[in-house]
Amino acid sequence: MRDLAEPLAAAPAVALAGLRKRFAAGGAVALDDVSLQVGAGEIFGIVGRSGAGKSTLIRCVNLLERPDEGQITVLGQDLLALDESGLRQARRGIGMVFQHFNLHHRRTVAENVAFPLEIAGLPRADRARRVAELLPLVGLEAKRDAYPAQLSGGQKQRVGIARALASGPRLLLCDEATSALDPETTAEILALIRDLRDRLALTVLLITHEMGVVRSICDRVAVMEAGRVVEAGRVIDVFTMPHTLVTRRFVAEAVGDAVPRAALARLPAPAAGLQRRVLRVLFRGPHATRPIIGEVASRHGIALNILAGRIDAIGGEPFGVMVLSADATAATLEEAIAWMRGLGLTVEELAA
Ligand SMILES: Nc1ncnc2c1ncn2[C@@H]1O[C@H](COP(=O)(O)OP(=O)(O)OP(=O)(O)O)[C@@H](O)[C@H]1O
Repeated sequence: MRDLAEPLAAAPAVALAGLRKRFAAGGAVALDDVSLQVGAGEIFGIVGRSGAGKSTLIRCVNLLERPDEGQITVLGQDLLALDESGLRQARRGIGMVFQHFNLHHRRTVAENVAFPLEIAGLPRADRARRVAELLPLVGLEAKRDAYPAQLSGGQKQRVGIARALASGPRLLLCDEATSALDPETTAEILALIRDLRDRLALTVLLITHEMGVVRSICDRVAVMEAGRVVEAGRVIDVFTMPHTLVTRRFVAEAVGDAVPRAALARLPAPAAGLQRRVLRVLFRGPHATRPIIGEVASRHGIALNILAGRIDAIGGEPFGVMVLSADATAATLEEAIAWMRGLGLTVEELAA
């Protein structure tokens, strides 16, 4: 598997080793030997379908869930070795943001944000001072006395984020933090999380079932299936060279896997004896600007048409998706596909 052993740029903020968890004897295995490391300052995504084990995994990172086996080191501390008071202390270094915000409906924004500080026994004046620092960070100064019912979903999540930051954590866990939000609000909340990571030097570990979330803010990603990490690496690598079927499906969802039927219908039929295939090509870096299409056409004598294309960037690196129709003999098509794969491009055939 790709790079779980790749050295981190920074000391790990989270190191998980050999985590196993089964909820009931004979029941499904929620975590099956999961090991991963999250570098300090990284935004690390865990993506997987429902039931893959993401929630169980993230809940192990603050011991809301205890694994049956394995080691959990967070910010240098072995969490499983701590007693109750040590764990309470360690948890102050770990904030958590939830999908459904989990706000107290009878408390104002300021009271919700202050809640963990109240539990921790901080005096009222100190709580007020801290809330006054936190609300501007999430852009909610004007809403300090509002109740959750008076807020939009995005504003509620801002309250959830401010509350998660109340104790000054260095690690932020986000459990499907944008899954209840519309796309525009999702983009705003993701931008806020990235901004907070930069300004507060946070490490962020998030779980999501949307590869779009991973693409927009994560530095690295791990893909989970049936309790295991099946693939992990830098987001650009995982997007452009997905190794497993489950990852390919996630990438396809994020980049779009629909065949552009209208564009296809406008093409004349392939010449006699030739096949037509629809290919999706993912490319990056130097390839993004290299005239691959022209090269494939001239080297292999294939009639190529671009049906759709988009160039984007992931972590500042150009990343593109192209959907091509290719007319040639079966043997020529295989050769051309092999040649493009040899260049490091990901080429997949879509059902025409
Ligand atoms: N408290 C629990 N009791 C029994 N089984 C559980 C419990 N929590 C999770 N599971 C099981 O563990 C497996 C992993 O679930 P988990 O919630 O971690 O997955 P997930 O990837 O987060 O899915 P989702 O996105 O639906 O929350 C599933 O088979 C689930 O049914």
